Amino acid sequence: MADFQAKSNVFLNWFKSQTGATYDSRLQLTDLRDRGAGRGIIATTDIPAETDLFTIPRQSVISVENSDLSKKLPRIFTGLKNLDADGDDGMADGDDDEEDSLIMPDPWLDLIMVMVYEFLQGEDSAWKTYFEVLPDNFDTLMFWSQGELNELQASAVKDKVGKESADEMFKTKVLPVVKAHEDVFYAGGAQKLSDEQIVELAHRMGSIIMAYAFDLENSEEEEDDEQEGWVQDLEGTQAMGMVPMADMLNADAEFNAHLNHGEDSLTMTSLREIKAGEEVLNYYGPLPNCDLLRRYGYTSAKHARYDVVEVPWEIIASTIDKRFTGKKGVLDEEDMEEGFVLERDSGEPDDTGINTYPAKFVAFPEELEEQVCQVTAPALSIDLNRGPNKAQRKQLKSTFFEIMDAVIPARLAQYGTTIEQDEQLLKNTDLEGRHRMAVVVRLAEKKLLKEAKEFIPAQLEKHKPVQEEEEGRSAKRQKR
Ligand SMILES: C[S@@+](CC[C@H](N)C(=O)[O-])C[C@H]1O[C@@H](n2cnc3c(N)ncnc32)[C@H](O)[C@@H]1O
Repeated sequence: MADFQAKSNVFLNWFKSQTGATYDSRLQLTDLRDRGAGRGIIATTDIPAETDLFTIPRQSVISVENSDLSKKLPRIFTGLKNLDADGDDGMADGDDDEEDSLIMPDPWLDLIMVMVYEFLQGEDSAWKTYFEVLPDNFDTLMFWSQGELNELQASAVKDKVGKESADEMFKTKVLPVVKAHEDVFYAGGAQKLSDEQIVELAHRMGSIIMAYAFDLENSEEEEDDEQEGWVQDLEGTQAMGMVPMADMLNADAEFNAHLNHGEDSLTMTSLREIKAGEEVLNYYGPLPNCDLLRRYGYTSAKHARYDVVEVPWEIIASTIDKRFTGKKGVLDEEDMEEGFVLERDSGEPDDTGINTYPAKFVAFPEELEEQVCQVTAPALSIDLNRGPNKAQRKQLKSTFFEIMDAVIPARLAQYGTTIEQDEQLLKNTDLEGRHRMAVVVRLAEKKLLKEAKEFIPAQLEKHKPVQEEEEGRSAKRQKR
């Protein structure tokens, strides 16, 4: 406990000592582990809207541009393939072909390389003190055991952990670079690591980057040109950097601070008044809980509005097969989707970081309906190429909703427990950590499926086939 706060204090002093850094004295970098949130920043007194909370000079950011590694080995970086001032590419003559095979493909790998390098420099790295407050264990899915992953039941996120592909990438892209340049990577006299340790270090740095790094905009104007609204997700195409202090903020779907990218510095600004005792919160984007867990290792009730659930085509196809034994449309393997994502219409947070728009399930994906229609139309003797008439369109629509009405219970049955059982589990305060988060994610998916199912009856009524509509009308006339 004391050690944790001592590390925070040393880091804070280091941060304040950076030339050009500012830090509002009303902020407290504090221990939030009792609420499962590691370090975070709280306001000690009320802070008005549009206050500059802290400023990070661009030269304090860990990036390809700022690290000595890009001067020592410029050719290994995607954006820095041009030679340095004296035409030297940092390689011994004649080994350029070999070096070409070591060029890394994207900004994420570039930053991993820089982080591995800076970490190995130890005391000689300008960011030594910063590394002390970066985590060495994670709750992101990459670090879950198979037993823990099984608690996610039928969630599609289980197949998106990517541990093997990350492992492969580190072995083929990071390890050879470190081994080919031991003189550079261990320049400070660090003890050489085994291959296994290098891959493990790359995993650690990769996980830190996934949860802590920022895309680096060139300036605010450029940022405004390129993106509208609040999307602040790591797209993986832009240069990335580790921004000390900005990454000490936790985040939520409702937030009160935003990082502005200036020419010489980055500034965290309050979006609205932050009351004394309130946490200063950033925004990671409109992420569903499954992705929040996969990338950041936590879940949040406020992100429930962005939850998603995947429905594999397999279940839909077998439901159609049970319903129609005759002729069905055949899908082009190249064009067909293997699965569809259901989500709510959730809007965007307003300029102050608050959600005023109620999140609601309002439609199944159009592509899903199209794919179902392609298969069911021949069975209904409807020729899609000739353009179905109004009655046929209604028939296709009602068939689609009838199919979805049967698909959803089949999808729900793939999870091992019911909504009620999961809700009961969450009431038990002994259910903690990864197990609790897995229940939150699988429950979120089931709730969305339930909401989608409840949406169907009104659609079936709306798209009642013409014949039934007529019968309904004449029954009404007879009553009168
Ligand atoms: C950018 S860091 C924020 C600082 C971090 N708490 C720390 O101690 O270094 C992101 C990580 O913080 C944690 N985090 C962020 N927001 C959170 C929240 N609302 N609740 C719980 N943990 C959160 C997650 O572990 C996430 O991977």
